[in-house]
Amino acid sequence: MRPHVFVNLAMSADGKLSTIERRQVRISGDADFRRVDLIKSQSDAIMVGIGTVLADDPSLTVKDATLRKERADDGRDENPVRIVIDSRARTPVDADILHKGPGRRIIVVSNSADPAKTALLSEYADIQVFGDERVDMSAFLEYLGTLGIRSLMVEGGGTLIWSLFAEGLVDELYTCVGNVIIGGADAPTPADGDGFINEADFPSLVLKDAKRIDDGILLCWSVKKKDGGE
Ligand SMILES: NC(=O)C1=CN([C@@H]2O[C@H](COP(=O)(O)OP(=O)(O)OC[C@H]3O[C@@H](n4cnc5c(N)ncnc54)[C@H](OP(=O)(O)O)[C@@H]3O)[C@@H](O)[C@H]2O)C=CC1
Ligand SMILES: Nc1nc(O)c(N)c(N[C@@H]2O[C@H](COP(=O)(O)O)[C@@H](O)[C@H]2O)n1
Repeated sequence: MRPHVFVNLAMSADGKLSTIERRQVRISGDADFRRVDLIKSQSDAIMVGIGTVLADDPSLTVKDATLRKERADDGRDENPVRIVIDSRARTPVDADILHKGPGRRIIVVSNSADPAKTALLSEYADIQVFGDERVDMSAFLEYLGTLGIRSLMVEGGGTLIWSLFAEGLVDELYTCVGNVIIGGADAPTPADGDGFINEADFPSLVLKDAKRIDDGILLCWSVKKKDGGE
């Protein structure tokens, strides 16, 4: 059984994840960063696409020492399992995610990855192969279930989030709408990729909560199953 999958993102008031240069920018405020750290610390694993690693070089560590200690006291690693979806093994060997903080890392490649690159990365992370060209997300999430991973936080970016929605693999969506305008027709958005064409294919969401956070708003959605359940 695949884990419970929830997406967390911060977007500008005009619906952008970043600038047209795909540069990391601060969209949410301190309270939201604390909330993100808390939900990260409660997750078994956290996942991003290679586009996010190349753009942001995130560490995806739990930042608050008390939260890390709570995990350790529960007999867990200080950080959730950190996962990069990276068909072609493009993760730089000096990426922060491979070096900052203790804990397990998984880089998921496809059969199209250069074996020499995966061999280099295998010094820093478990390498898993799913799919021929792109990573087969459905099969990989089933694999995570076999590892005992029950909750998976997805931190972006828009291409990976799109794929997960397109394959019906998202259970919840947390969107922090920040008080800035970024603009740019080509700037990343929460769900990029090919986009749905037919209304019947649009995933439907149920609004669970909406509350002010910093100078923005946090929207908590669950995703309706195609059979009508949540
Ligand atoms: N504001 C926020 O909350 C956040 C903002 N961001 C921003 O988002 C941007 C990065 O997003 P984006 O460029 O879309 O990159 P993503 O992080 O979504 O990574 C996408 C890449 O993952 C690889 N991939 C492999 N298999 C799959 C699959 N099955 N489905 C989808 N992708 C797959 C592909 O590259 P390949 O084929 O080479 O493997 C693809 O191009 C940056 O600007 C970053 O700053 C990111 C996270 C959060
Ligand atoms: N919640 C949130 N608010 C913003 O304003 C953001 N720009 C992001 N970006 C995400 O945070 C990641 C940074 O991770 P580390 O601090 O390096 O662990 C970054 O990659 C985006 O995923 N998030």
